[in-house]
Amino acid sequence: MPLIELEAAGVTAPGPDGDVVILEPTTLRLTEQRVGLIGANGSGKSTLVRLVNGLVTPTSGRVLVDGLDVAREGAAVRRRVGFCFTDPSAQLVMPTCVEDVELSLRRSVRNAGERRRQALAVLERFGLGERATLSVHSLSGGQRQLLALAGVLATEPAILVADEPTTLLDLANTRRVADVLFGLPQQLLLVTHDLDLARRCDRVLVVEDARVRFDGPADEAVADYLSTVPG
Ligand SMILES: Nc1ncnc2c1ncn2[C@@H]1O[C@H](COP(=O)(O)OP(=O)(O)OP(=O)(O)O)[C@@H](O)[C@H]1O
Repeated sequence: MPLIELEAAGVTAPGPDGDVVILEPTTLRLTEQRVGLIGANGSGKSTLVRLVNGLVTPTSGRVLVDGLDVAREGAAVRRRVGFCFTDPSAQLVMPTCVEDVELSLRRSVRNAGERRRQALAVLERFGLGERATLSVHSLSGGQRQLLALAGVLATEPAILVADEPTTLLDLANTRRVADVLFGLPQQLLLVTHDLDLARRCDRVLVVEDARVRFDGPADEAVADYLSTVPG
């Protein structure tokens, strides 16, 4: 598995009364295949995973992916780290499904015919083969999330960061997307409010008030998180 390292990586942002701490300096070595992040809204989960592909830059410390410093070698890191957002509309920009996957492949596959062949193969793998030439807007929410995933995974990143990828989905689509995520050979960093999904991870971080309050096996992490929820 790839190695993700946070070395006292912290994030602050300017606020009206001075800097606000968004993530306390955090040190982690993530080598497990499936790492889950759970915790309350606004606790800092998205910020932590965004450090891994450079969407957020640490204001102190550093973040390394396979030894590459995210702040200094961003392009190389982003080739290794795919990112999947909660709302697939954020990353679907082309008119048709196949063109969207082709867009992801534009750098890695120069020949247009070969690019189309590979894009169609990826869509097939995600159960979207028959919709290849349809408009992205004709897809259901679940299909759109699968298409977004297909686009990210087409370039075969070593790590997939998925920030609440099932939050907008119904039960059937949650299962479909989860089956794809948990069937991947890649390392998965999964932010989720779905505790069933968290339980399927090899290691789970519980984030609270801008810091990791628990880090360990999934069942213990879920129990820890539940102990913090009133009622
Ligand atoms: N650039 C920024 N400037 C100021 N505040 C920020 C910035 N980025 C994030 N925050 C704040 O930091 C906190 C942590 O945000 P973050 O998105 O990491 O939380 P989260 O745990 O992913 O939440 P959710 O479960 O709601 O998605 C939130 O209160 C958020 O509003």
